[in-house]
Amino acid sequence: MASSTNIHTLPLFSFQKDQNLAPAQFIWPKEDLIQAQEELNAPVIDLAGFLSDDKAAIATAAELVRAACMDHGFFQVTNHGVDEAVIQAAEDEIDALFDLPTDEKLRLRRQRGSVWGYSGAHADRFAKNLPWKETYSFRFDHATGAEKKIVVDYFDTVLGKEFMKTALVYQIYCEQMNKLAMAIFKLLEVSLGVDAEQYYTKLFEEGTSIMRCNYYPKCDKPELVLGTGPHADPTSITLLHQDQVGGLEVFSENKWKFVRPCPNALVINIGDTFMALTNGMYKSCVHRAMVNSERTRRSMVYFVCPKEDLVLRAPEKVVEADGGRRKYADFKWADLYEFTQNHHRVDGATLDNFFRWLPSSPAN
Ligand SMILES: C=C1C[C@]23C[C@H]1CC[C@H]2[C@]1(C)CCC[C@@](C)(C(=O)O)[C@H]1[C@@H]3C(=O)O
Ligand SMILES: O=C(O)CCC(=O)C(=O)O
Ligand SMILES: [Fe+2]
Repeated sequence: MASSTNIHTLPLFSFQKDQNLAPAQFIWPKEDLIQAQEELNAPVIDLAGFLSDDKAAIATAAELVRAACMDHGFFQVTNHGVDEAVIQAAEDEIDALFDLPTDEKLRLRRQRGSVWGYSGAHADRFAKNLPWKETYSFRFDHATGAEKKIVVDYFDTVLGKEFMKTALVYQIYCEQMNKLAMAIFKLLEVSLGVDAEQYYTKLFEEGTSIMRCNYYPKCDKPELVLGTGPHADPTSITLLHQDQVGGLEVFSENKWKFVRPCPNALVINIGDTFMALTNGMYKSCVHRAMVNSERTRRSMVYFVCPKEDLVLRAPEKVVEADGGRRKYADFKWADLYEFTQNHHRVDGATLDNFFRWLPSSPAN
């Protein structure tokens, strides 16, 4: 029990004092704190051949992706086309956001019902099992984000001109993430045999992605807290850059397994929306982020979302290949997003709960 632990050694977050958060709110149940003992087999796929349209390389990459997605939904990519200098510059800019004074962070905090802006441990949303992290999220519209310089415009409007360098770095980062995301959809289409009709590309080319910077301060009692609790991403695919500290873990084969940081690799994982779009063939796996007592950990997560008002359903060809029984009702991303922000704390059972809630939602 928290009371028996000397939790007052938990260092206070910069904002914690201002929001008089008791450290006990950060203590997670024992069953969520079981340590990982082995590494996840997340294949590292070299995309060079795929991106240069080499037929043999495309087939090899598609096979590796298919096997990983049918198993635990995680794989890593190298030679992915995102400049390493851009990734490093974006990682270096994270602290510009989290070194802001508390009153400025709270001016930028997310509003109820949306992900956009700053959040400190989600202390405004949840009463317990608070994540040991601060986050900052902003949007990137796939079709217009580049020409409209949407990230530069956002930072200029919300944070001010002194953030122009940060804005330019994340504008370029999001543009390159967007390009990679569309390439990943093509690879997924090949792996599922629906590349001719560009089935998935058409759902996402006018979508919006959530760009999120995660800042995980070090913690004196890392064995008691979680940087991000166990969850499956409700979105479609996630493109993650983690720094070299380590902490990402996936629940696979009934145990926690760590994803070793791999320099020059980005981690890609399947989310709930894409799992439903494959009739459950590709897995959206529960994962979490651990913290440590030595170093702050930083990650950048690009959550890809479809055009919010499109009706989402697995392609007939995939349902047939999966035995012919359609396992998910049709839905729209707008409704699943609304569910995660106003009706359900994202965890390992979001999608099941969503389909139980959907018929009652005013949208239906
Ligand atoms: C639609 C979303 C909800 C979350 C942000 C995006 C995609 C990932 C989700 C999240 C990060 C999963 C872990 C729990 C969560 C509450 C968080 O730690 O931020 C989730 C986000 C959210 O609900 O705001
Ligand atoms: O920071 C990480 O490594 C993972 C974070 C995550 O899973 C998320 O933000 O959805
Ligand atoms: Fe996640």
